[in-house]
Amino acid sequence: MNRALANRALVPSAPRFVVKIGSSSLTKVDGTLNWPALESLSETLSDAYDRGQQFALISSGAVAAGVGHLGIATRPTDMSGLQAAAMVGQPHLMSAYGERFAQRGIGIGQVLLTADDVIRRTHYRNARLALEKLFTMGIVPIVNENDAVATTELRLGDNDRLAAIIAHLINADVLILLTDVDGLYSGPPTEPGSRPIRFVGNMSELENYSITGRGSMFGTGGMATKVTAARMATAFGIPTLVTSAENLRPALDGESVGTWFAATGQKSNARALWIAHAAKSHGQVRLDAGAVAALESGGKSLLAVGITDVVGTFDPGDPIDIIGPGGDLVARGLAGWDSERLRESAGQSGAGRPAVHVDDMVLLRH
Ligand SMILES: Nc1ncnc2c1ncn2[C@@H]1O[C@H](COP(=O)(O)OP(=O)(O)O)[C@@H](O)[C@H]1O
Ligand SMILES: N[C@@H](CCC(=O)OP(=O)(O)O)C(=O)O
Repeated sequence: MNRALANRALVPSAPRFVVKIGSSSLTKVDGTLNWPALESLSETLSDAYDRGQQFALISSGAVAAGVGHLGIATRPTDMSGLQAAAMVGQPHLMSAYGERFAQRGIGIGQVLLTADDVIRRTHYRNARLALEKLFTMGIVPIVNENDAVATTELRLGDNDRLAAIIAHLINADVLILLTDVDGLYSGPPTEPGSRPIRFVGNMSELENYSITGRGSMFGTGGMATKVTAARMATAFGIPTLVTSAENLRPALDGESVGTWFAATGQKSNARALWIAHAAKSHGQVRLDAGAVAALESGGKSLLAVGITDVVGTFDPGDPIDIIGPGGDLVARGLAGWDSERLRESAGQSGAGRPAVHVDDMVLLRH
C-alpha cells in the first residue's frame, strides 16, 4: 500500500476533500439547530478555502433547523413530520451557511439529492457535471438529501453514505466524517471498556468490535453507517477520517486526531462505485463455487454455466447482485441478459454473451 494514503498528513495538503457534518453535531439537546457549531464549521472551512483547498460540504441539520423554527417540542419520528420539518429547516440552514461564508467572500450552492439521483446512472452523471461546474466557479457545494421528496422505500436516511458517494463523484482525496464522538471505538463509547481505535488498515480488523447502528439522540445510522461509508470510500482509493466536529481544525492542521481508515483499493472510475454501492439491485444470480473462484481470480466475465439460480426480474443493463453458494455477496454487476433468458440458460455452457461482462462487474470481497 502507498504509505502516503495511510497518513493523516494528507489532510492539510489534500487538493479536494469531502466533509460531512452529522445531525448529532448540529443539534442541541432540545432538538433545535446548534448555530455556534455551524459558525465554527464555516469558519474552519473558510480558512481551508483561503488556503486553496476545494471541498464539498455534506450537511445534515435541516430537520433540526425546522424543529426550531416551527417551535415543536421534539424532533418528529414519522416520515411526513420529518419531511415537513426539513422543508421548513433547509432554507434556514442554507441561509445560515450563506451568511457565514459570504462574510469571508465565499459563495455557496445548494445541492439536494435523492437516493434516486445516485441510483440512476444519468442523474448520477449529471450531478457530477454540475458539481464540477461549481468548483470551476469557486463556489462551495453544500449537499443534503432532498428529504422533501424522499420516500420511505427510497431514502438514504443517513448522510454518511451520501458523503462517500459524493467523495467518489468529485474524485476527492479524502473523506472526513464529523460526528459527536472523537472517532471509532471498540464498542459503544458509553460502555465501560470501549477503547478508541486510531487506525484501520483493513476492514477485516473491525470484526471483533461492536459497531452499532444506534446513534445519538438525533443522528441516523450511528457508527455503522460511518463504517459503511468508510468501506465504500477506502475500497475505491479514498482514505477516510472519522472524528468529532471540534476536531476538524486540528485535522486540517495535520494533527493526529480521530480514526483513520486507510485506502485499501485503487482509485477507479465513478461508474465502478456506482455499480458497487449506489445502484439499486434489480435481482440476484447465485453461483457455484467454481464460478466464484473464476471471478475472484480476476479479469473474467461471468458465464451462464456457473449460475445455479436467478432471482427477480431484470432487463439487460440492470444492476444485479452476484451471490456465492453460501449466500454471501461476491460482486455486483450489470446484467448482460434479461432474467428470463438467463433462467433458461443457467448451468448451460456455450451460451454466447457473458451473463455479466467483466467490465460491468465489481468484486466486493477483497
Ligand atoms: N463502536 C462505536 N464507536 C463510536 N461510536 C459508536 C459506536 N457504536 C455506536 N456509536 C454511536 O454512534 C453515534 C454517532 O452516530 P450518529 O448519531 O448517527 O451521528 P451523526 O448524526 O453524526 O451521523 C455516537 O454518538 C455513538 O454513540
Ligand atoms: N437529511 C437530514 C439528516 C439525516 C441524518 O440525520 O443523517 P446523519 O447526520 O448522518 O445522522 C437533515 O438534514 O436533517
